[in-house]
Amino acid sequence: MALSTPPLTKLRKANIPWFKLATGFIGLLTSHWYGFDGIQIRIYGLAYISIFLIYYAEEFLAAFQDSQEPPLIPSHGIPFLGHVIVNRKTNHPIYTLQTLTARTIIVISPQLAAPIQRASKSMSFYGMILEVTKRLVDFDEPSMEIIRYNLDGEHGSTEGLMNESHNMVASVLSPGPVLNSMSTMQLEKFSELLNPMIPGSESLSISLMDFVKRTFTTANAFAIYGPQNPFAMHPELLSKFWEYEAGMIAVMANIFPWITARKPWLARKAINAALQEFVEKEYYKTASPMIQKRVAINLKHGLTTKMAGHAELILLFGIIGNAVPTTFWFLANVFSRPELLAQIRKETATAVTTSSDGKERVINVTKLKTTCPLLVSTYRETLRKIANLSSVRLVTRTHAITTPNHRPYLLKKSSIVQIASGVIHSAPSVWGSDATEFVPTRFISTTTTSEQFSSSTASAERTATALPKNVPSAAYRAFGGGSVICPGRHFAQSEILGFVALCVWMFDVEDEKGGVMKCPERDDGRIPLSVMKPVKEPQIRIRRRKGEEDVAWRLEL
Ligand code: HEM
Repeated sequence: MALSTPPLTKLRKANIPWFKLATGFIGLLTSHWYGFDGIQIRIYGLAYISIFLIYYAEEFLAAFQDSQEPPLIPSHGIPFLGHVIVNRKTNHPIYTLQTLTARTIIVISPQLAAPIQRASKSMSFYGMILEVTKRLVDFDEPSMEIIRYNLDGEHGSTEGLMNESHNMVASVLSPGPVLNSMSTMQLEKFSELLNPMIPGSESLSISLMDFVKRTFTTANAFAIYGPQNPFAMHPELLSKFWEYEAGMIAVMANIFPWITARKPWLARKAINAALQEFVEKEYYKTASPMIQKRVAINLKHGLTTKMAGHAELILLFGIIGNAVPTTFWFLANVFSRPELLAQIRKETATAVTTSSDGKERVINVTKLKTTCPLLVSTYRETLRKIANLSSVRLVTRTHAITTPNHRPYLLKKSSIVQIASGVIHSAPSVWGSDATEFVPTRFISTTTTSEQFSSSTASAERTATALPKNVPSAAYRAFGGGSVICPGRHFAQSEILGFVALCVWMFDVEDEKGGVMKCPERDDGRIPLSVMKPVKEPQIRIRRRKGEEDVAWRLEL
C-alpha cells in the first residue's frame, strides 16, 4: 500500500471483518424490539465497539503502518499479548510483532541480518542488554549511571566505561601474545586436572555436564582470574555458580527473589561477596592482564569495589556460561557416534607427538585448528545446532536497510530488533534439506575460504571452512555478529578443540550400562541466556584408554 493511500482505503483493505461488525450493529439497533431501553442500547453499543477495537487493534496498526516498515503480523486471539504466548509462523523474511510495551522486529533472513549488524551507528546493543546485566549481576543505580554514560558514542568512540572496557577486551582477546598466554595457561590447566582424575584402570561415574563444568570452571578461573580467583579461594562457589546459572532467570524476574528463587539468589550473593573480596583484597593484581585492566577501568570510572566485583559476574558468564554447554554437546556428539569418534582419533593423530620413552604425549592445538578439518567442522556444526541466542539491538535512529534481492525496510526509532539465530540456523532455505540434521562434515570444503580456519597446505586438501558453499556469512550466528561479535571466540575455539581432543585421546566413555552413550535431546522448552541445554544430562562412565593408563598428556598451543 503506497504512503499516499487514503485512510478509508487503508481501513477497507485492513484484515477486519467489517460485515460482522455491521451485522452486530444492526442487531444492537434493533434490540429495542426485544425490550432494551435507550441507555442499555448505548452501553451495550459502547462495550461492543470497545471490544471490537481492542480485539482488532493490531489489525488497525498493521493497516496504518508505513508501507516500508516490516509488515506487522497481528496476533490473533489475545491482542498485544498473543505473541508472548504463541509464536506465529510467517514466511516474511523480516516482520514486526507488537506487544503492550514494545514493537519488536524479527529478522529471519541472513541477507537482512548482515546490514542490520553492520548499522552499529543506528542500533544500540548495550541499550538493549544493560537492564538484563543490571538484574543479572545486581548493579546499583549509581553504577548504572556511570555505565550508561556515552553508551552510543555521542562523546566519541572511546569515552566512558563501556567503550573503554569493550575496546580493551576486544584488543586483548584478539590473536596475539596476551591471548596466547591465557590460552596456554588454560590448556596446561586442563592437562593438570585431567591427568590425575581417573588413575590406572579405575572408572568414574559422573554426569557428563558436571564433568565439563568442574574442569572448565576451575581451569578458566585460574587462567583468566589468576591463582587467587574466587573459586580457588572458596571452592564451594563452584557448585554455587552453577546453582545461580540454573535459576538466574527467576532471580532476574525480581519478584521477591529471596522468597521465589531463594537458592539461586543466595548462590549469587555468595559469588558476589567473593568477587567483592577479589577486588578489595587486590587479588585481581595476580590475574590475567585482561582482568587487571578491566578492574582498573571500572574503578577509574567510579565503580565502588563492591560493584567492580559484581561487574566480573557478567564476564564469568560470558567465559564459562557458553563454553561449558558447547563442550558438553561437542563431547556428546562425538562419544555417541563410534564411527565419528574413530575418524576424529585418526585425524587428530597428526597433532599428537609422543616422547621417546612413550610416557608423555602432547597435543598441539594450533595443528588441530589447521590440519584437522573434521574436528573443527564438528565443533562448528555442534554450535550451529545449539546456538539459539537472538542478537538484539535497539533502533536509536529511524533508518532504512537495503540489501540485494529485498525491498528496503524502514526501521523506526525505539523498535527492538531481534535476529532470530535459532530460526536461521535451522532453515532449509539457508543450509539445505538436511538443515535440521547433525552433519559433522558440513563445514568441510576443498577450498580455503576462511582466514580463521584455513589450512596453509595445498588448496586441494580438505579444510575446515567458516561457511559451507552458498551460505551467507550472517547465517552462522553462534558468536553473534557486527561490532559486538563475541571477542572470546578465538579463546573459546582453542580451549574447546584442545579439551575435546584431550578427552578423545585419554578416555573411553560409556553409558552407565557399559553401552555407547546416547546423545541427549535438546530442551526446546527452555531458552537459556547461553546455548541450548539438554532435556536430561546423561550419566556416563569414563576411564583411561586401555594400554595407555599411565601416559601423561599435555596440551600445547
Ligand atoms: C562457545 C563459546 C562462546 C559462545 C557461543 C559465545 C557467544 C557469544 C555471543 C552470542 C555474544 C553476543 C553477541 C551479540 O549479541 O551480537 C557474546 C558476547 C561476548 N562474549 Fe562470547 N561466547 C563464547 C565464549 C566466550 C569466551 C570464552 C569469552 C571470553 C574469554 C567470551 C567473551 C564475550 C564478551 C566479553 C562478550 C560481550 C561483547 C561486547 O560487549 O561487545 N565469550 N558471546
